[in-house]
Amino acid sequence: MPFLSASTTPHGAIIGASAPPTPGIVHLGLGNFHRAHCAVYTAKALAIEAGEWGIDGFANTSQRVVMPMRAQNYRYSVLELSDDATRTGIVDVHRGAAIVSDTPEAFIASVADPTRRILTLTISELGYCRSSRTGRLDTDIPAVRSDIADPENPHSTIGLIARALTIRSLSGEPMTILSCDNLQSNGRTTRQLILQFLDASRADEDVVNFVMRRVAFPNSMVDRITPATTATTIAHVENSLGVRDRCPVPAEEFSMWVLEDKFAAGRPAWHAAGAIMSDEVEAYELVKLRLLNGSHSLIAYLGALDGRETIAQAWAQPFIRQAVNECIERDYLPSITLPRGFDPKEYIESLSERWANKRLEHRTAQVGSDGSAKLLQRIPVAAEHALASGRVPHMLALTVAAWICAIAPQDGYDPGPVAAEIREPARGQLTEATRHEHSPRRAARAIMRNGFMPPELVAFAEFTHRVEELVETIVRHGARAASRDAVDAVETDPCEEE
Ligand SMILES: NC(=O)c1ccc[n+]([C@@H]2O[C@H](COP(=O)([O-])OP(=O)(O)OC[C@H]3O[C@@H](n4cnc5c(N)ncnc54)[C@H](O)[C@@H]3O)[C@@H](O)[C@H]2O)c1
Ligand SMILES: O=P(O)(O)OC[C@@H](O)[C@@H](O)[C@H](O)[C@H](O)CO
Repeated sequence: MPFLSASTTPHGAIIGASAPPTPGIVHLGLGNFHRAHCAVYTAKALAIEAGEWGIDGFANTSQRVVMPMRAQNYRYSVLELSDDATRTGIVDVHRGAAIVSDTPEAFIASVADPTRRILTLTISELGYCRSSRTGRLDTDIPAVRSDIADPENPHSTIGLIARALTIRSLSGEPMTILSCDNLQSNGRTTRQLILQFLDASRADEDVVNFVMRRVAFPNSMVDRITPATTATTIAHVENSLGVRDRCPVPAEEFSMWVLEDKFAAGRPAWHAAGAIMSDEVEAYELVKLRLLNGSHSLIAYLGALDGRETIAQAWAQPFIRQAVNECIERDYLPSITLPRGFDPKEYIESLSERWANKRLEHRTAQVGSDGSAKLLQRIPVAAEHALASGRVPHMLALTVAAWICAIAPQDGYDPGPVAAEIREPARGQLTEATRHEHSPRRAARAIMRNGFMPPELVAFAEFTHRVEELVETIVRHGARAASRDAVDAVETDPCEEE
């Protein structure tokens, strides 16, 4: 079987159009999501309107995608998996692939190059170096601290971008930084973090003015379930295209992108490729971050504690469906102002179908990873909204309790092999915070009070108390019992009966 390359690409398999040699876009975070989402929209846009919109791709530290992409002239396939069909197409829009930790100067030079006009980011919630306590740049992170002291030799993502913008400010060429991560107000947040870094590192006033006036940070809501690549993905591509792709991407059929049309130096015709340009992006973000991502976390942690390896297997459990439906109905929906003309019923029905997609094999351990950073985007504001109106958000408390039990189990409780697979950089800190606590309740309280949740939420004692109770129920009687307890409490909530 030949490997995928420029000469072995099967006829007619390219999605949209191939990009020209000049990359007008730099991308940081060359993982699966970018390759199934922004890159596909770019390829389709280029087929409708030509432009200098190739992508110069950078991974943070890993060779996993960079090396195979180089070997394949930056081509790769996207395998679209729905319950009744499989479609495979090849994306050919990247014009470079490198690893930032190997050559930070190449990333800095690329962003500073005046011919680059957009920097797109999929660096995960952790990449933004944002404190869960303050919501500001986290100066306790060693890389951030050392970058502030020595901004010319950066290592953190924000430090690297700030350095590149400092050099770019000499030419004064405008550019757009477009966050495509699951972060509330992702554009505005990125701008604030970069400005906070420039302030902390005593950057020149000209640089600050350049970033404030000539760099645009549109918000964007991104949506396409894109799991990790497996041996099955590679085998599917071989069967359908007759070539061996070293780095294919599996994804669902559904894809959505809502952006603010505030670009400082042009953009590809993404609107013609299906992206929605809107002045209500933050409302779309809220819908997506809470109804989809917040529920996804609940499915992942309950599923993992129940021994379910994939989201589809977890979603097949009636107790999980019931918990998630209550969570959406009682805790998330009341906290959201919906975009104009948005039909929540239709959206919720489509979520159910998407989570039921067995062929995606989206792992609960993947969705549950980095919960210490992700839950902050999904839980506190919605929970505070309920608490401020006198109601305990039982299902949000259940989400936090299930996360605690999966990541920092107490009192001899074994959360099982699926939970053990969940990657959580704060695992050590969580365990340390609970080391001297000898009951599940006290351990849960220690976690709530040790900076893992914002102080505004912890100030609501009834929320912490509810998390403690549900942690104890999980430890003593299991995730199903805790879920039943939370659902029963919602159903007998006096506020709900008024
Ligand atoms: N996978 C999805 O279904 C999906 C959907 C919507 C949005 N997203 C967003 O995309 C992000 C990446 O998802 P993925 O599926 O591509 O994951 P992935 O594991 O395939 O890739 C993660 C990427 O993040 C980068 N990264 C991680 N930590 C970083 C850091 N500290 N600094 C800079 N870069 C860093 C890595 O280089 C890698 O390219 C998610 O965290 C989320 O915000 C993903
Ligand atoms: O990508 P994360 O890590 O922020 O969250 C995990 C999933 O909820 C997420 O990837 C969804 O699949 C995605 O956001 C759907 O668009």
